[in-house]
Amino acid sequence: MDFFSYQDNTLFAEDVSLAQIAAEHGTPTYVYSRKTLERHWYAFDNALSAHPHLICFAVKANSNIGVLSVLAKLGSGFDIVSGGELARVLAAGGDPGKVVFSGVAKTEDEIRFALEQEILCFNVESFAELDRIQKVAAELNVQAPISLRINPDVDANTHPYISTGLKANKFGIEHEKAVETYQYAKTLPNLTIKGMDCHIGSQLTETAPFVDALDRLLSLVDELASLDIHIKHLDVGGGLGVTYKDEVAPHPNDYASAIASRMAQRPELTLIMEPGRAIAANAGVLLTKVEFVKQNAEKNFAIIDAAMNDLLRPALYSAWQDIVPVLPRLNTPKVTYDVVGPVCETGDFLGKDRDLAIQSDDILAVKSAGAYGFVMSSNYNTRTRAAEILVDGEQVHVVRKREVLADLWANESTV
Ligand SMILES: Cc1ncc(COP(=O)(O)O)c(C=O)c1O
Ligand SMILES: N[C@@H](CCCC[NH3+])C(=O)O
Repeated sequence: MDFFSYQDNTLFAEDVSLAQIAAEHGTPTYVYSRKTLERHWYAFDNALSAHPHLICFAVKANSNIGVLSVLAKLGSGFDIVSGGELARVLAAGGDPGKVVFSGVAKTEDEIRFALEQEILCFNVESFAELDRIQKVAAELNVQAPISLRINPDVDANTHPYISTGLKANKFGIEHEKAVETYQYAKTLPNLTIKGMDCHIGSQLTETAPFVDALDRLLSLVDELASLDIHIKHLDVGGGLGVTYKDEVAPHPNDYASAIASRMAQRPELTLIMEPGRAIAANAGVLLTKVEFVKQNAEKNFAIIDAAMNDLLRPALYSAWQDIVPVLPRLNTPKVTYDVVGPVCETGDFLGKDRDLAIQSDDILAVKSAGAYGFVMSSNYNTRTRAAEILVDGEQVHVVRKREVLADLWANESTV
């Protein structure tokens, strides 16, 4: 069941009309569905129920505290990449004991903060980072739980900007250097080796690359065991793709089952997953108003009040996201539009060549915007960032107010 669906020719989020949300709260506004977030999280959790596991939502995909609090209440863990994300998880009521900390360059301050909060594990990406964590842990006189992020060198077949598991990418520790890095970690007195992890890329639409990466990791786990280094959890990262247009991504059930079946003979190895997009993308839309329609000799433009600063994915990756009217005009002929924002860049489009029956003041919904949407927004062109709303049945929660213009320069000064 889709919780964003038309009822009486009006697009709804759960039991609330998006036309009503636009009228009461203005645009541009992100709208999330609590039921969708929960259903997607449970799809992963249920599929792994036969195996010890932890689902760590990738906070980078959507770090709104309201969204994180929904997942925290389900018992979710979290994958973070900064001290800021850890602070958000704590503010949302998340359990730091279920937090894994990824990222290629954690600062000393971030490591200290995470150690003080007693997070589950640091996913370490280099020799130098092992030394840095050792130094901070020694200063605090604690043991730091660590896992090494192994770069398995598998091709994830995704957009080159979001492929992370190849030798050419900056991420992780080379597969060939994994054993010596673990041996080195074992010599550091304030580190406790807990796990092994990988993350091979994002928006993957096949299961095979995940399984290939897992197989490479499992053979490493066995090799390490023979050297008396015992891995307690295996973290396969995130990356499961979603349907934006016509991609056919595996259902989380099928994907998680494929991974879990490889682990069936290893009940001692806890499985961790870090899905972001698969949980959040189709749990959100971006509501926007048509300001003007404009025509030149070559094109029709629908100029909307959302722009690349609100949703960067089309400009950055040429990503395609569906754009639909909230109140479809049934008797108006469709025209082919480029759907563009008010920002002064030719790359400022949210959709190209879209067939729409629209007029000024109509409200549109850009779909699949719950992941890598608001989190990648900016104040470019001194635009205030969108409001964020979470719908829960008939309830509407404003989980982030629209920014106030004067706040944008509150920390600046004249000279
Ligand atoms: C280390 C790590 N874990 C998890 C994720 C989440 O990925 P996705 O949103 O594709 O599931 C990412 C982003 O690609 C990541 O870099
Ligand atoms: N921001 C990207 C995904 C990057 C994933 C983070 N490692 C997107 O919108 O698709």
